[in-house]
Amino acid sequence: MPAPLKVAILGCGVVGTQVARRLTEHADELASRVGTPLELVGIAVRDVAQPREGVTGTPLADLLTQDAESLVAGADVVVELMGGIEPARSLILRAIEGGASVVTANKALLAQDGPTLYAAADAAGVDLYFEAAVAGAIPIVRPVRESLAGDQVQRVLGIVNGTTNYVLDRMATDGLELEQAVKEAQTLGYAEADPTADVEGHDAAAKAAILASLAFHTRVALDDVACEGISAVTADDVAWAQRTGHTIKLLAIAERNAHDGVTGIQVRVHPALVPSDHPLAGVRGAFNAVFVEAEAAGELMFYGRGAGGAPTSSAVLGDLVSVARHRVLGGRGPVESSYAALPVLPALAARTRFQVRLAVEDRPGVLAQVAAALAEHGVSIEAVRQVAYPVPAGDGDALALLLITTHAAQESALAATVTALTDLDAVREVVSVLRVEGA
Ligand SMILES: NC(=O)C1=CN([C@@H]2O[C@H](COP(=O)(O)OP(=O)(O)OC[C@H]3O[C@@H](n4cnc5c(N)ncnc54)[C@H](OP(=O)(O)O)[C@@H]3O)[C@@H](O)[C@H]2O)C=CC1
Ligand SMILES: N[C@@H](CC=O)C(=O)O
Repeated sequence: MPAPLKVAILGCGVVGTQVARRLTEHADELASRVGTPLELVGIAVRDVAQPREGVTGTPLADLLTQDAESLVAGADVVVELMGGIEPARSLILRAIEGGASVVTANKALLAQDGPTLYAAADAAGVDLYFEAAVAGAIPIVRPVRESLAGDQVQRVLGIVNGTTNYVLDRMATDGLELEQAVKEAQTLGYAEADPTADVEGHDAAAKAAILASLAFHTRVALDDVACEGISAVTADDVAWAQRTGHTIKLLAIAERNAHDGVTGIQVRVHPALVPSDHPLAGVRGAFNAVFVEAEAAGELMFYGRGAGGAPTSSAVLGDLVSVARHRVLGGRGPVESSYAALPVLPALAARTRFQVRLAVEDRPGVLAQVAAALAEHGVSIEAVRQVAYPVPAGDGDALALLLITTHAAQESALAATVTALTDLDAVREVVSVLRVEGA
């Protein structure tokens, strides 16, 4: 049997603890799958004295170190689970330059500086695996990166952030306020170190950039992703979604499109109304689901736990076994060294259906004015519903709520329409504008 492989883990938080625990508990099985033992040589943390559930008082505590650099220097495989950009980036590069294979769950780093890391791994002839960086336990990176490498992906659409899905679900089913639901998600280990990354859509945008780069063989950076989180989603929006047969979900969408005669890709993250009978509406709690549409394969759906220490450790350990096998048997995983030159199209060119809620004066002619404002910008109405609206105190005018669903319209046209509607005297308030997907 070949010599044991020295494994260094950087980070002993929600995910790192689970990986370290499973690596030691299942050492014999993993050794037989790899063809040699995986020897955990150290776990880097900021503070070795901090009490850690599942670590303190166990043999794992003896492996904790604050000297990440020395740990990386002696390792065959480095598993980066500290998160953030630095020192994760420098430590990964040092590991690669020293000939170690790397497994990481760090989507923020990959979305910001993936090509530098891919190029370094390619030059050093080592593996860089990152299944856990997108959608937790769900195998999605490998299918897109390898299984679909011979197909033409047209669209990737899904829920890729467990925290926001948990929060929206708790708001819809239990009437929780956003802040309270975010706190629960933090306690459950779903949220990022700074949960703003989840709530504002940045975590989903990073995952969308990674998936789009792999699916379309095109360099998509974080800044290429049009991103809107859920911080503006109100309890009222959630209740109205339910009344109209929808569920609000934070979606990540990457699609091949044509705009002004140019074929390229569009990548966006935003909350959207999904019909309640659509499979995505049934994705509850911190679960994720991703649909991939490819020319030959047709529609594929991937579903599972998208966040949390144990589910994520499954993806990390799967990668660890793969890169370890390569070190034992020879060979390497896929490299991301060459990209097609598909342009990333402007987000404002994307076409979506919208649901607009307007508080308007309840008198003849108002609907015609509203319809004219939409028509002026080329936005066509699919359906309108009018319901009574509570009259604000001290205001004698009767108000109505117009619920307008549009046919697919360009984002830029809708933005111009909203400005025009705001300027109409009869419109008291544009209460909300939400995209509609999956109908
Ligand atoms: N939580 C989840 O559900 C998922 C997380 N991920 C990703 O996995 C990674 C880890 O996430 P998670 O486990 O939740 O994060 P945590 O915040 O729970 O843990 C981070 C760990 O990294 C250590 N660390 C941070 N900075 C340093 C540093 N400069 N030097 C040494 N150690 C450091 C921390 O040390 P100390 O304990 O001493 O503070 C801590 O042990 C992130 O990239 C995250 O995006 C991916 C999928 C799901
Ligand atoms: N914070 C992330 C963790 C997994 O990637 C999420 O909630 O999805």
